[in-house]
Amino acid sequence: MTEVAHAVLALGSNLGDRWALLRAAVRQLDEVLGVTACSAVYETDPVGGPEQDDYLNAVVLTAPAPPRELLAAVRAVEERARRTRTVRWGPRTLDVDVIALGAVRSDDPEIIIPHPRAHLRAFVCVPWLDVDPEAILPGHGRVADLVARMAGAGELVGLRRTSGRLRGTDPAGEGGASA
Ligand SMILES: Nc1ncnc2c1ncn2[C@@H]1O[C@H](COP(=O)(O)OP(=O)(O)OP(=O)(O)O)[C@@H](O)[C@H]1O
Ligand SMILES: Nc1nc2c(c(=O)[nH]1)N=C(CO)CN2
Repeated sequence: MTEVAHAVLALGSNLGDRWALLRAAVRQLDEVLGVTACSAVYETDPVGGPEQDDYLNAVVLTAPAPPRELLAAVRAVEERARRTRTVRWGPRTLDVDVIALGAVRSDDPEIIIPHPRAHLRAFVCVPWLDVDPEAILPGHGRVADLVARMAGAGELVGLRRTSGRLRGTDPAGEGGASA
């Protein structure tokens, strides 16, 4: 794994105390994998699924790890958020997806890397650019180009960048004081 700089994980929450859930997830991911960067937090209109509340979305970079270890880490964090999954693309306390791992590809259905829908999701690509402006999504090219195309297609209107921060050491914004 030495040639891989980092793993890219996308976080989303639209049920319960979204800020607390995301902050707890970042703390836990930091303990297990080591979080090296956190994007801004975006409030986003739900994409797909049933009618549901707006999400908070963010992207973090962690130290690289084998795909199965990344999957175990994200599942453990989701489990601690007592995630319930009843409806596909339906509301959830916490969703953590593995988006990319450098040029590594995994076709294991339990952990597909790169994430097969990442290139379609402004709520993934926009925060990813915050933490890595030069990011490449294998098979789809520069994330900056994907975001430019999304902007041209009017797909960024459902994203609102907040001033809140995910880590305790960062200044608290509209998300309130950090734990
Ligand atoms: N890159 C990946 N990151 C996270 N889970 C993945 C990945 N690839 C495959 N999976 C598998 O997908 C399964 C379903 O994941 P989940 O319920 O989070 O999907 P979803 O969030 O509803 O939809 P989407 O996959 O479109 O984000 C998980 O059990 C997991 O094993
Ligand atoms: N805005 C937004 N919409 C979604 C999200 C999400 O994280 N944010 N996650 C989904 C399933 O992974 C489905 N739809």
